[in-house]
Amino acid sequence: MHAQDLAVDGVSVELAGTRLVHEVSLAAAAGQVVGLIGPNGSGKSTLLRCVYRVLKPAGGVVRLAGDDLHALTARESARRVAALTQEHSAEFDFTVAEVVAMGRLPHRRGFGAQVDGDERRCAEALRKVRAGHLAERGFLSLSGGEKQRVLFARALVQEPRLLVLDEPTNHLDIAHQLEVLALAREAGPTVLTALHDLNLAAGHCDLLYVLRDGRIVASGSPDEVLRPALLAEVFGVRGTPVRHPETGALQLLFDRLP
Ligand SMILES: Nc1ncnc2c1ncn2[C@@H]1O[C@H](COP(=O)(O)OP(=O)(O)OP(=O)(O)O)[C@@H](O)[C@H]1O
Repeated sequence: MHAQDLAVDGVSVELAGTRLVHEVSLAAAAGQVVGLIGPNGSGKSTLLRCVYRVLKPAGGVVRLAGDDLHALTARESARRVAALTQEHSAEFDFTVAEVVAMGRLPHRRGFGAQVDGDERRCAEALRKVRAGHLAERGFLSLSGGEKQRVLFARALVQEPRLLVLDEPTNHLDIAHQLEVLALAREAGPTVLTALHDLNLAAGHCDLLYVLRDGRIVASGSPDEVLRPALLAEVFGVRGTPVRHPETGALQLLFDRLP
């Protein structure tokens, strides 16, 4: 078993005087892919925004390899944590190649000095997300799914220790949905990802945490967590677990509750 790498310890998050996340604790070992699931409005994005430092915890601490993430400088944290989020700033008037190259900035020494191999890393990441052909396009001219893939490439070239993904499959067609989490795992960082698609969560996560009303209500392996009783209680659906006929992997069939 790996040592614990990410430790969210009793974290509460408040916005405009309202507590949205209540004393959440979760842990991920180095290189594990950990999924955060829960219905709309359960606090997934709010918790992730706290982990990638857009929000400060009102209580508790987020540690990565023992260090309090909120005590690091912005540069130190950008060297260790990359995030793919739903909040793309609208003013990305850059080419795709330039947007990906931004992921290397935290690793540069001094003004503008490129680290050896930066260009190669960026080209390789674009190829991995099958966006090599888009390198010279303006970022703003891309489709939703193309943007998402380019921003994922930028997160990969950051070579973070922790990769935080908020609905990384948003906008992606089925092939790219299946690919993005596999690429995240292959890249090797510890991954914390919010997911709506419970079959993707079942297929790609080592460990799942279930949020409801800002609190963790269940955690464990996908097989332990994705049981009919929990699916009915937390998600309000009838979920029938079946096995993939070839791989034996867990798949869920969904119906409305009777
Ligand atoms: N700035 C804010 N002020 C007050 N409440 C907020 C604010 N931002 C989010 N919320 C509320 O906090 C709750 C949690 O929102 P959050 O976006 O974290 O949920 P989520 O689990 O990511 O949801 P979804 O699955 O719909 O993306 C929601 O009820 C939301 O309306």
